[in-house]
Amino acid sequence: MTAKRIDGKAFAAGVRAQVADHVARLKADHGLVPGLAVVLVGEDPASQVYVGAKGKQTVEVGMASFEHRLPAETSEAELLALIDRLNRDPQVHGILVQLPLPPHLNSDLVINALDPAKDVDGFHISNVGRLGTGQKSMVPCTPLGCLMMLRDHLGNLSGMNAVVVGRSNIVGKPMAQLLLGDSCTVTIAHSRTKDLAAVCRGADILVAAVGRPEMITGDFVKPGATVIDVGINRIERDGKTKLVGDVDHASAAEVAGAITPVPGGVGPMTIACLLANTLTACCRANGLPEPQGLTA
Ligand SMILES: Nc1nc(=O)c2c([nH]1)NC[C@@H]1CN(c3ccc(C(=O)N[C@@H](CCC(=O)O)C(=O)O)cc3)C=[N+]21
Repeated sequence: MTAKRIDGKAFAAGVRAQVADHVARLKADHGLVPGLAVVLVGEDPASQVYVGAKGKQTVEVGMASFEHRLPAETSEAELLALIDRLNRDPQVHGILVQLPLPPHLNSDLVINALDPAKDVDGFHISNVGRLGTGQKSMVPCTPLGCLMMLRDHLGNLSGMNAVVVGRSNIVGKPMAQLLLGDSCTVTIAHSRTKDLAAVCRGADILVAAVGRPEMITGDFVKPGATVIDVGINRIERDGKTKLVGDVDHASAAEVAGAITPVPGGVGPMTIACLLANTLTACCRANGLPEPQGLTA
């Protein structure tokens, strides 16, 4: 059996088209332009690429993009002062502080300084608590993108066994909350889990977010399962740099029913959901109905 490929790149283009549609209507009917501010501290090359892609796609869907690139030695006080300005700026509906921050900056403190209503990453403790208690929140982009693809492929997720490998605050934990919200039976596994392969083989839905290149091989996969590969790892192979996921795609695709590729899977959906969250934040800030199908 060869798994169906879940095309995140095409799915993301569809989400962006829906966002663009809503943005055009906000402009025409209310004179509103959703605005996203992205803050990058330091010169990490990978982060610069992502921030560039975010700015470009923000403009493409008709929203306003505000980029703040700060030197690596920016102090905590300077960064907090910028966040305070963005929190107060009525043209800014969403704020993303690119992570990781340089080590002298306390990222918990910085993230919790955001206005939760503008926290389009969904990382503020208030949004984390709201998601965990089923209250309206901003939902982290990567897990939201995974959920959209799962619902599209499987329909109703109720009663399915879901295993999330990885317990990070940005992917593993919120992913588990979203799957629980859709009535899955959820297991969060990680590097210390005993007999990880056997635990994974119980999964109808397997989400790999461990950050270890190609660790999840075909023998971790239940026949017919849906596999979502969140990993983005740059590795050297045959003298070339290559992007691979946390899933060994070749062996897993022989067993799975459906699988996301890397690149072209979860990554593009993450940025599409960032735009969707910015639109949602703009609608909420202005007391307008939220876009359907673009939130959890
Ligand atoms: N506050 C914050 N929010 C984030 O959402 C955030 C962050 N910090 N820091 C860095 C990570 C990484 N990230 C990616 C987004 C898109 C792709 C993506 O589109 N990847 C393409 C390939 C890109 C390539 O070729 O390098 C793909 O998978 O097809 C990847 C990674 C968001 N992040």
